[in-house]
Amino acid sequence: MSGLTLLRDAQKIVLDATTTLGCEKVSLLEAIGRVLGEDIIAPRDNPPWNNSAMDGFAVRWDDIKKEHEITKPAELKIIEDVAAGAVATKSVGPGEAIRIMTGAPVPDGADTVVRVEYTEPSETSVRIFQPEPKGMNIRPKGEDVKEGECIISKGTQLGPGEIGMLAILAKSFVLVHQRPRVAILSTGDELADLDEKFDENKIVNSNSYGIAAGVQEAGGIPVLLGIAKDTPESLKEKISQGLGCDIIVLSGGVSMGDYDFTKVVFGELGADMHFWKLAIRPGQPLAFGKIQGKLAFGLPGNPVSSMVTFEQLVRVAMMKMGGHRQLYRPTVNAVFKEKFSKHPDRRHFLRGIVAHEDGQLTVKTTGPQGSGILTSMVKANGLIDVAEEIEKVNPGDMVKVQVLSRIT
Ligand SMILES: Nc1nc2c(c(=O)[nH]1)N[C@H]1C(S)=C(S)[C@@H](COP(=O)(O)OP(=O)(O)OC[C@H]3O[C@@H](n4cnc5c(N)ncnc54)[C@H](O)[C@@H]3O)O[C@H]1N2
Ligand code: MOO
Repeated sequence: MSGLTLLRDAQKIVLDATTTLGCEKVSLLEAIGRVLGEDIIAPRDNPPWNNSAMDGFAVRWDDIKKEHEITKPAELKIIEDVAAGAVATKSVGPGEAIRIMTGAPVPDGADTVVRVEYTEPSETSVRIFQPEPKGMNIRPKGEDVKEGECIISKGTQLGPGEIGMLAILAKSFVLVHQRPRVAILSTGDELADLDEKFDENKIVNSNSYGIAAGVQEAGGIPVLLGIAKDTPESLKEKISQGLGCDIIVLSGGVSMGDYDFTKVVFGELGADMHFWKLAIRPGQPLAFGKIQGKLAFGLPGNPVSSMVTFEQLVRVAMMKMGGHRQLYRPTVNAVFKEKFSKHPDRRHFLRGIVAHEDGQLTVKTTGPQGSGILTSMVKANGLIDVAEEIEKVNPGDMVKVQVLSRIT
């Protein structure tokens, strides 16, 4: 495998060079999708007191435990009404009941709540037709959250469940990691941007938009720098504009062409650069290094190659910067439905369609896998990860798939 760098070695170098960003406070309504920068320790129990799970009557179980018949209901005296939000002023004594609403604190003396459907109440007393087990319909103090427990740990990406819990814990502001700002630059005289007059001799700059979407999906903030001309001067000027960001991502100009200046310019701007021929397909040529402390990636220009290398390297660095615990995409094992062969040298990322079929996960490719065939990324919900040493995959073999989006 001479001259080829393994992806996992490249990932290690990238991750070693990446530091996690600091934190900022945001209000709860802005916190969805953000990554928690602090452990959340419960300041009190939830629920804060034993409370009723039903609208009904708080009673002493001893009073209702006998066998009930429709003709011989237990009859208890109603001594008070407790609405949700109110607290009983009396305690339930033998032969007594307190009318209670769902969520209200269970009065002293009561150990069971009988739901209203099992009773026949009048103004002053209630007849109970059905016994309930002792303790029924009482939600105990602290059944959800115990004071002092770590309820959500640092590095968790906040979803609706976590946001609701933060509200329960009365956190109106929460510490989250800053979002990585990613400058995106496309290179090449053949490119035209979306706001330019259409020219059929030009290639539309799609990479900047695909990469920007990848940045957003990974929780970052894309900063589009436009298109650099195929000159070292233009490249240098544009790259300097991106140095205010945390990461600079270029696409194009990293292979062997006469106008491929990315590597030269990266070299002139910074030290400690890596120019890799990665042992992956697609996405072989790649430049990486630090320019003035900022991570800089030169991704290959072919549209699929730029996306696949973004996934494997830039996204992983963004995850670390953003404070995520899980840096890599989730993977599943699925039954391969086709035949595939390759040289046992590079790791291949085939664009795949993962599906549930007869109780198992299956995967097939999206069709032709050329690195300019962007419809493969449109159709794919996963990248089939075929390891370097593998030569053949047959129908029925299990393969590993990086999950990119929903499996139907
Ligand atoms: N002699 C060699 N030629 C090539 C090699 C090699 O090893 N030796 N590697 C090939 C591989 S693999 C790839 S991948 C590409 C990488 O090329 P570059 O990074 O230099 O990219 P370009 O040549 O500038 O462009 C390649 C291709 O992609 C299109 N492109 C570029 N930028 C964009 C953009 N922003 N939006 C849409 N499309 C873009 C461009 O038009 C070309 O078609 O090199 C191979 N060659
Ligand atoms: O690496 Mo290139 O991305 O094989 O087309």
